[in-house]
Amino acid sequence: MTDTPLLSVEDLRTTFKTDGGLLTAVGGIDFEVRAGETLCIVGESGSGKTVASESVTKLIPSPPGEVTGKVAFRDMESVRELADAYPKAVFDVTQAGAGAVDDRDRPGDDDQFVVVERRRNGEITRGYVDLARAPEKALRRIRGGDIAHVFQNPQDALNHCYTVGWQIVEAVQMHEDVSKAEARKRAIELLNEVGIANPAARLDDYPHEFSGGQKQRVMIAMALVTNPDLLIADEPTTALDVTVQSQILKLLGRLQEEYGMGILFITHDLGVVAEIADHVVVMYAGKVMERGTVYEIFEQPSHPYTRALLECLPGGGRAAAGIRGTLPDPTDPPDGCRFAPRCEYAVDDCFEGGQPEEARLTDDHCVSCVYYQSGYDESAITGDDTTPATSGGTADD
Ligand SMILES: Nc1ncnc2c1ncn2[C@@H]1O[C@H](COP(=O)(O)OP(=O)(O)OP(=O)(O)O)[C@@H](O)[C@H]1O
Ligand code: NI
Repeated sequence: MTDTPLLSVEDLRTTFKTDGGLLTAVGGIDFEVRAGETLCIVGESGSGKTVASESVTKLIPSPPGEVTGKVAFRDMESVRELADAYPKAVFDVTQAGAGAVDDRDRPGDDDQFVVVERRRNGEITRGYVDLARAPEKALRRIRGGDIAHVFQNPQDALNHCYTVGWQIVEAVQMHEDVSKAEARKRAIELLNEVGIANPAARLDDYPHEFSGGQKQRVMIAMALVTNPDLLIADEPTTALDVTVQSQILKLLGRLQEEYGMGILFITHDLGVVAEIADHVVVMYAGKVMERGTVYEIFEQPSHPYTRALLECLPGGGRAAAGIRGTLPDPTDPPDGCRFAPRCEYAVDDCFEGGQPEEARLTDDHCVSCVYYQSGYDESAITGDDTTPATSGGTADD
């Protein structure tokens, strides 16, 4: 099973206790990130993208937040390291005779968050860390190591009182047991790698002496310090002008090729999605509306919400007007499809019975919309008379 994703998230649900009641920011979603590939989560402001991405490593303040579900991170270095550090938290499927490690159900006790398969000699061959169950201390190791985050606003993440060099050197020394001089050398290499000109001289500059794009490059350099397997980037280019944005996206693409990392990329901008995504999850009001490869999402958009988002792109016909209406109140979401109240195709069935089960259009392409279930005709939405191949008829499952 070389095809196992680096990260697979199942039924991720994140709620917040608020004065207005229980707010469901992420309402039970699934997604996967493969090594060396980029998954984009796209959707309007407030749809839960940031909360979803921060729930992966539980960067959610708790209380008032609560994260549930399964977040399987399959980086073997992390699995081995945490199995060593937390022997009591290891669930060994081989010993328990519980079958293969990829079984969907969650074996073990609640506090067993490292699931492994071993050879007879004890060597761990496969496994995962369930980040949703891992204690904060273990999560801190993961966050500072094999999973790195890059945020929208480098101002918030960089300390303006220290030089950029000091901050990178500090990060290097936290991760590796090296001398100051070696850490400085590594900092220069990293700045060079992310395209900062004359890096040796820039090391002694303070963050305010860097432009917005350069600051984001510095943040990416800091994320690379630990040589992460997964990079989580939340709108890292939104604050930048288009040319700089495009340079940063290219940089991420190049670094991904070089380091083979998986990238979880959050954006509200389909233009950005087109530039960097391999796979796309379209999210709305805490639920997944549609998922597919970047080609499928752009060439065969199937959910009315995806189609509306695409029409909002420049030249898409809806650019100025946007999608009518606003997101539902996350403390009191609609009963059926989350998008139904704003959907021009909505029928009675769309307003009851929860978010529709995902119908599978191809191996990768799934859509959560009543029109793709049996008894409905999706050509009302896609405008094609030729019914697209609904392989395996999973809409009826
Ligand atoms: N700490 C918190 N406490 C209460 N509610 C929160 C908290 N953090 C986020 N939310 C709520 O969760 C919902 C999803 O927010 P989130 O920031 O994930 O949206 P988003 O898709 O990232 O939007 P944007 O594109 O504007 O960044 C919103 O209704 C938001 O108000
Ligand atoms: Ni956000």
